[in-house]
Amino acid sequence: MLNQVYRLVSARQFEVQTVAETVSADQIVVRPRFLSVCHADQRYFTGQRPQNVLRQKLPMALIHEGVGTVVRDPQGKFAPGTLVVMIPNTPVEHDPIVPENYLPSSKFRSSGYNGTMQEYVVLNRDRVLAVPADFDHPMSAFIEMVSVGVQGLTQLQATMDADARVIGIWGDGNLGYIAATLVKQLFPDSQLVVFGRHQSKLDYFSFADKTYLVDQIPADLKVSQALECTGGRGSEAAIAQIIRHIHPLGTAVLMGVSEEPVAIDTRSVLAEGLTLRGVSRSGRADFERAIQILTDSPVTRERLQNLVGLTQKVSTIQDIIDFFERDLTNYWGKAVMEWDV
Ligand SMILES: NC(=O)C1=CN([C@@H]2O[C@H](COP(=O)(O)OP(=O)(O)OC[C@H]3O[C@@H](n4cnc5c(N)ncnc54)[C@H](OP(=O)(O)O)[C@@H]3O)[C@@H](O)[C@H]2O)C=CC1
Ligand SMILES: O=C(CO)[C@H](O)[C@H](O)COP(=O)(O)O
Ligand SMILES: [Zn+2]
Repeated sequence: MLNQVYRLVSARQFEVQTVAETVSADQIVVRPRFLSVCHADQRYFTGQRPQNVLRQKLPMALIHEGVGTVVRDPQGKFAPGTLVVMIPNTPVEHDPIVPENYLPSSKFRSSGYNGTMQEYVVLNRDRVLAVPADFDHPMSAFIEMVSVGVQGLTQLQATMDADARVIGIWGDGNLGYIAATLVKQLFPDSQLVVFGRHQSKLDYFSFADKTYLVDQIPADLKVSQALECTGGRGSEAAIAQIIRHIHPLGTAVLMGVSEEPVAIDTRSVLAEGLTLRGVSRSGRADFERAIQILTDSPVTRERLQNLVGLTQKVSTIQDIIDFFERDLTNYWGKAVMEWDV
């Protein structure tokens, strides 16, 4: 089968590569339909990763969040036209202790391995899951990010002590919003408090019990457990505030990606017996749990539909470039491409 792969070759430059693909009985061919942009993709598009990383990873097709329709299943288990979510993490081994998304040997789409900006994506059979018919399609495009939120809260549940009175989220963007919707589902008896830098973004978190601008947090406010969803340069200040406002023995789940190392006040981490838990990416089990949560909770689906910030049909390389540029200036929500190349 001949396939067209849309690869980023250098900052803001894409090329089309025609490749011959073979499809084994254990694989499925998917035509991408709705693709959503992650911060990680923007760091490659704008050339923000270090030069040695760019040299090593490019050229590469971007995008690891998306849904598409099945074109061919050699085993006939998925009917042609079935909408499926594509799981970007592709493990090559099983470990009895380390989950697939923490195995250094795993391949991750749009991070050194071609993402879904292709005419067809050939995936291993266990890397696709059917999307229920009543799910909104642009919202379904970022189920991957929901699965990362699920992974974060699963790790929090596995690590935290018995105190679930107040869950604090630092970050008023996409990941913070997704984590907040999930906290409402998975910790229904907890108070949800969100900390952000923009009142106009915090206004979207109307379902939270309380929101604070980060320069207006009462000195005596305490959270039981915390999730850091900021990333970039904001991580350092967010982690410092978490350490200041979390109860002794609390767990902070760190999810924001920073290009530069950030300083952490380890003296306070030690003194208060805190746990800092890193969380990255997700695996099939997180996708299954995410789809189950969304299936069971129409209100969570509605809240996540409010996170669709920008949608546009793309048909040409110029459309793709324009779309990535629009996303950079988009204030609220996820940017979702209707993939029509
Ligand atoms: N661990 C993982 O697997 C994943 C990690 N990520 C990472 O998560 C991070 C966030 O992504 P996303 O939500 O899409 O990004 P957004 O830019 O949408 O959200 C981040 C928000 O946090 C705000 N912020 C910055 N500093 C602070 C602070 N100290 N306290 C509170 N809020 C702050 C930002 O404001 P401002 O814009 O003014 O700085 C912005 O509104 C990125 O680094 C991304 O790469 C994303 C997906 C998966
Ligand atoms: O977004 C993510 C998962 O959804 C991860 O943060 C992303 O995969 C990190 O990749 P990279 O190391 O290439 O920046
Ligand atoms: Zn991502």
